[in-house]
Amino acid sequence: MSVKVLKDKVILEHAGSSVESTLSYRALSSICCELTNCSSSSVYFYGATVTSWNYRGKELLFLSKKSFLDGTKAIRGGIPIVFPQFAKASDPSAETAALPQHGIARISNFELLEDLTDNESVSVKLGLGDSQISESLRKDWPKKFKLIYTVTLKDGTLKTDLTVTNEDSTPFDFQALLHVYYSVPDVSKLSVEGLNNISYIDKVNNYATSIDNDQFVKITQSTDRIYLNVPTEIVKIHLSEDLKEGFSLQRNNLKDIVVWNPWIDTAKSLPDFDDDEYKQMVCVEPGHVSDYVNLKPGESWECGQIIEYKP
Ligand SMILES: O=P(O)(O)OC[C@H]1O[C@H](O)[C@H](O)[C@@H](O)[C@@H]1O
Repeated sequence: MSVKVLKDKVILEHAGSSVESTLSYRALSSICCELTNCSSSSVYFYGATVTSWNYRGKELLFLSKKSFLDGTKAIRGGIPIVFPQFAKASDPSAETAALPQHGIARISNFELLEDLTDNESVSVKLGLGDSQISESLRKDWPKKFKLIYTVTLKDGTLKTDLTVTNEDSTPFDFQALLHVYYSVPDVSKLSVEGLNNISYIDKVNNYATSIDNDQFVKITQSTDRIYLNVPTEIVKIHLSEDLKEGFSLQRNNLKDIVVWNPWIDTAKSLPDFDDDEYKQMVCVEPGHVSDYVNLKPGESWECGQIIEYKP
């Protein structure tokens, strides 16, 4: 178990030997994990974005080959953090209305606070406060806040936890979401289980509210849905039609779930996404986005997710 601190990221290693190179980290990590049966994960300081979760040589998170990784644009893939606004605020009078799409966290540099490793897991804690964000973002959302983000890697499990603290003298409103991009061998074989009979806002159908009773959500076209107040304890993402390989998602205090795949036309319009990559990914994003959390001065709010991989 180890935590390696590089210039732009931290690398978590769950058993096995360590990986030194930054440039070809994903390729080297994959070989290394295959040889040693280990898991590894890397977390950029930029956005505290987890960009890789490698399980015994298999990469489980999608990262676009066209993603910017130089801090000039949010990372396209992995797990960007959305805070304090999901998408653009629809209400122009919202406190977060001036912020760019998906807010501040994914485009700000976090700092490493500590690494915590025990016999079973390896973990890092990163922090972001208002004094660390750019002048213009501070102008757009002039609140004093602290985010603490903890990424924990165990064998077959990735856990990410976010704590938001209001360090201001007045209450503020926010939304939060963990924008997970799963790597998928073939999106046409994918299904998401646990979202049937739950109302969703269909962003590709004029934000109409819909409901499906199919046991599995299949991705066959541009998909952008906000499932509201999802009661399901464990949401499953099946990677194959025999339902053997996949992920189980458990949420803490994140009531909504967004399911997104840009499909071909949107993929073509995104400068940091390759035209065909929509076939290799799906986003299943637990969040609190259908309304705002109102946080009083001095108070903290916690949320998180545990993703378990079943080979
Ligand atoms: O392109 P981005 O700003 O990273 O957003 C990517 C996507 O994020 C979420 O899944 C939203 O529901 C989508 O509407 C959005 O297109």
